[in-house]
Amino acid sequence: MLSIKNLTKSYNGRTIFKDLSFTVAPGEVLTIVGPSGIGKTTFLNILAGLIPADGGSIELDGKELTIDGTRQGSEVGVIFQDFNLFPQYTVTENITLAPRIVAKEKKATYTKTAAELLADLDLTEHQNNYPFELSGGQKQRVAIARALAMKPGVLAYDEPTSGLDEASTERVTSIIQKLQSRNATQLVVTHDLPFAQSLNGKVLDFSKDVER
Ligand SMILES: Nc1ncnc2c1ncn2[C@@H]1O[C@H](COP(=O)(O)OP(=O)(O)OP(=O)(O)O)[C@@H](O)[C@H]1O
Repeated sequence: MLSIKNLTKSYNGRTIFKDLSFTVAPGEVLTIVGPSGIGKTTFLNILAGLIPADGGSIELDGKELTIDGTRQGSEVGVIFQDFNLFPQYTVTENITLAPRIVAKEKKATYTKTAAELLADLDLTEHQNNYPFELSGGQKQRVAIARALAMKPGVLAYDEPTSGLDEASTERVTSIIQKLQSRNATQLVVTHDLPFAQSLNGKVLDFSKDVER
């Protein structure tokens, strides 16, 4: 269970959100919507541990995660809009880098996990390709596989359908639904209302449900 309590953030004295509180249970997908500039990415960056919040707390499965913007752990897996893949590494290397270097897994372990993720996300035939050789939808799936390789407690997607065609969007929807059926805890930030509706989960509208 992800539990956000009274999270507050301002930039230069301007409050972006105040007392933001909600929970996301395993197997649940929370969709976060709202117009550009409302604070969705700011929230994701705080959740990812990349920037500090001013107050409040983030708890995952009863464990408090730091909100000072210096978190090193792999509790939260974020799939960024531009994917942030390492251009100099192949698909397999992108997926195995953090398990190898950060989690210090044994070769047999990370190799097996990567093979399973590649098969699961239909990427096996691209395992030796570099990011520049992939389509947007394929890069998106590599970013999801790379996040999943660290076995995060929460997966958060920033605008996962931006730049994707209809078929790739449907594919992202079915991946999110597959992970949902395996009890993942997922958050999806999106502008894409038909996509948000297709996810069929709770919706948090930053323009209505959030104090500032
Ligand atoms: N580092 C920063 N310093 C000052 N203001 C910032 C900073 N980062 C973001 N902002 C402001 O905070 C507000 C929220 O930005 P944020 O990027 O979180 O919005 P968003 O809802 O994700 O928008 P979009 O959908 O366009 O990505 C915006 O007004 C933005 O200009």
